[in-house]
Amino acid sequence: MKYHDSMARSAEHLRAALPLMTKQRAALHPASYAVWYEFVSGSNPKLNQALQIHTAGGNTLDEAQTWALYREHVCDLDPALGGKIADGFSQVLDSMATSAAQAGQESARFDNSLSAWVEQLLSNPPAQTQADVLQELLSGTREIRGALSELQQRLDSSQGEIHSLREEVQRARGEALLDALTGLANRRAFDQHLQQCTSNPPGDSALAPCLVLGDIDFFKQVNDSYGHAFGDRVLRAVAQTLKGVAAQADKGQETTIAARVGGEEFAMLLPSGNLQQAQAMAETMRSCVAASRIRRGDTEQDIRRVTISLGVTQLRAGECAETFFKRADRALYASKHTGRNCVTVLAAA
Ligand SMILES: Nc1nc2c(ncn2[C@@H]2O[C@H](COP(=O)(O)OP(=O)(O)OP(=O)(O)O)[C@@H](O)[C@H]2O)c(=O)[nH]1
Repeated sequence: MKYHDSMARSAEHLRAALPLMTKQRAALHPASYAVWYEFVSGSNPKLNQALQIHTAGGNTLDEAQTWALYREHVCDLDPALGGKIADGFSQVLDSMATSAAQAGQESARFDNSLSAWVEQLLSNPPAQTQADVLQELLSGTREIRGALSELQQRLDSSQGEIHSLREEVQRARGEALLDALTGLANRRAFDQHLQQCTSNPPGDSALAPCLVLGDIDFFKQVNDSYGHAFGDRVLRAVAQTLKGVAAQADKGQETTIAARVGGEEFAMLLPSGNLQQAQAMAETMRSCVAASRIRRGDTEQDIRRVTISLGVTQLRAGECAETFFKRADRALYASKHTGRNCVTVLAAA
């Protein structure tokens, strides 16, 4: 996110953000400031929507949620660029370390030559003065050698640091594409996969990508009746079911992308499948969710049932990601209108 606000406007946003942060008992660190600054500035509608959901009913935003919002909606870390920078650093250090090692070898060679030279001169007394000078040169060279070996050690430890930095960037790259609540791919990751598979579909249109969209039925009632925290538990349970169904259909190949694409909306993207297979997955998903029982407390009476409506479609030849997604959404809403807890298929042709 780039900030183009004037000083006066930024100060105004900050004045508006601070009382909210205090009320929320928000941690005082730059990521937290950025989240709340963008919230009050109204410049990031997706962030505002997500933040309002998290804080609905007087809930406060915890540290993990703040970081998740920051990563998903504020931070502009381009994962490819982050990786490139880390790799670049590492290459530079590798080459510097090699150069330093070479310089160390050179200096050792030079040191050896000088030693031999001094020995020769010392065996010849009239050359005593020259030998003194050479002795000095020798000790100077040894100092250089010491300094170089220190440099080498420092470079070695920097290489270790760069290595952990690279791992950190890789971890951040992974997290930036995950939904913090459910651990599924998030909307950003899903959009990337959708773009990828629609821009490069297989030649055989019968094997074109298929999309299943699902939306939990009457989820607002779940939140309203049992609270947001229980709603979150339901979302996690549905996500687990989705993961299981995708893994089973894939036979462990992990080709199906299971994602949370909105508040209570989920997706399964089959990069290359067929419509019958996608429909069967949607049906399994529907029946597994309907059969599941989510406990509110420790007792058997405290159980809540949820259902999910689903829409399925397949990519048409030459179609863009947006139109493909919209058709799956239409199929999903057809399921909502026909009574929910069902699957609607909108074929490509
Ligand atoms: N607990 C929780 N609730 C969320 C989250 N994201 C969105 N919601 C809630 O999901 C609910 C969605 O409600 P609606 O869009 O009205 O849909 P619905 O009640 O499921 O009704 P239908 O979709 O028509 O069956 C809203 O109450 C949101 O606050 C979240 O991360 N956690």
